[in-house]
Amino acid sequence: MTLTTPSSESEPVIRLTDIVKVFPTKAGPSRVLDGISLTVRRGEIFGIIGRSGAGKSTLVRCINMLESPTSGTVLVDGQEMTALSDANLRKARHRIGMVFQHFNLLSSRTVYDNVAFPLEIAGRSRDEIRKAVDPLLEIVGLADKSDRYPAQLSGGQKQRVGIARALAGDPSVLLCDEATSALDPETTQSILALLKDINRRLGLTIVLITHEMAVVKEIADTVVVLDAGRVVEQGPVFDVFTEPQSEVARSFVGDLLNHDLPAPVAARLAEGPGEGTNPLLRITFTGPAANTPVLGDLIAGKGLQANILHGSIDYIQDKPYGVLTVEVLNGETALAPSLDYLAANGLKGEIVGHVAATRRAAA
Ligand SMILES: Nc1ncnc2c1ncn2[C@@H]1O[C@H](COP(=O)(O)OP(=O)(O)OP(=O)(O)O)[C@@H](O)[C@H]1O
Repeated sequence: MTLTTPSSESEPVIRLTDIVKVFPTKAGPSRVLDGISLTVRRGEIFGIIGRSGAGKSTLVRCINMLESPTSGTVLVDGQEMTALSDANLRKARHRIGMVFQHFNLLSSRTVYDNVAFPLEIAGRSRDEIRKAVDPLLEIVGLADKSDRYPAQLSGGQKQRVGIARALAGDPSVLLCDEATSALDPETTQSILALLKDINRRLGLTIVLITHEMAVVKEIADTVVVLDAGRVVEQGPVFDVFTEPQSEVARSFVGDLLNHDLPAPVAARLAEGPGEGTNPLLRITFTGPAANTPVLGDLIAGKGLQANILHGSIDYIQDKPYGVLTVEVLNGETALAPSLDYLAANGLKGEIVGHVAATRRAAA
C-alpha cells in the first residue's frame, strides 16, 4: 500500500458534463439537475453539499447510473457510463462502491456474508472471497464480529460493514450518500476517520454527499455546493470556507464557523458611527498569516487600545483559520495605522459595525 496525496495535477477519474435530469411528475416535468459539470481527480475526497432537495442524491446516483441522466455524459475511469450496454454497465458498476445512509445490509446474513455478497454475485470462488473479505474486515475494525448479524451491531458498526462491502469489488471510486447522517457525532467522527484512512492508505477516490459542512470540513479536499440542481460554487475546501462566494455556501460556513456576533455584542450595535460609539474591528487570519503575533504588534506597535469581544480559531485541512472581533477604544488615532498594518501583513481587517461605548480609551 502506498500513501498518496491528491493534487490538481492528478488525473480525472470522474467527469460529468452538462448533466440534466428531468423527472416526470403529476405537476409536469421536474428539472432536478440543471446542467451539472464537474471533475473528480484520482485520490481526492470530493464533497458535494447542498440543502435538502438540492439534487445531491440524484447526482450521485447518476455517477453509477442507478439513475440515468436525461442528457449529458458521465465518464468514470475512462468509460463513458452513459454509452454502455446493460451488461457492460453491470460490470462497470463493480468498480464503483456505494455506501448508504441507512446501511442497506441483509439482515439474514452475517457480517462476513454481507461483505462477501457482491463477490458471490460476481461468481468468485469461496477461497477468493475469503482472501478478499478477511483483510477488509481488518481494515474496518470488525474482524472479531464476522459472525454477528446486523441486528447485533451498533449504527457505526453497521456502517463499517457497509464500507467493507463497498470495498469488496476493489472499486476505483467510493460513493457515499449521507454515510454519517444516521449516526451520532462521536460515531460520525470515527466513520469519517475510517474513510480518510481508506482514502490515504488505498489511494481510493471518495465522493461524499452531505448536508453537513462539518463533514466536508473534516475530510474533503474539494467541495461543490449544489443549489436547485446547479453548481453554485466549487473549489478547494479551505478556499470555500474562508472566502465563500455564494449565499448558500455562506450560510453553511457561517453556521459552522460562527462568524455572527454573540447576542450580547449584537445588542450593543449602534446605527452607525457617531458620538459615544466605538468601531468593531474584525481580523481574519488565514494560512501562514495566522501565526503572526498580530494583537501584540497592534497594541505595542500601533498604539491600538482594544477590547476583545469574540474570537475563534479553527483548522481546515490542517491550516489555521481564525476570526477575532475587537472593539477599538481609540479609533480616531489607531484605526488607520492598524488597518494598514493588517493589510501589509496579508491579514484581513474590516469594520463590521459600531457599538455603544461602555469604555473609553486610556489617555
Ligand atoms: N424519482 C423521482 N421522481 C420525481 N422527483 C424526484 C425523484 N427523485 C427525486 N426527486 C425530486 O428531486 C429533487 C432532488 O432530490 P434529491 O433526493 O436528489 O435531493 P437531495 O439534495 O439529495 O435531498 P436530501 O438531502 O433531502 O436527500 C427533490 O425535489 C425530489 O423530490
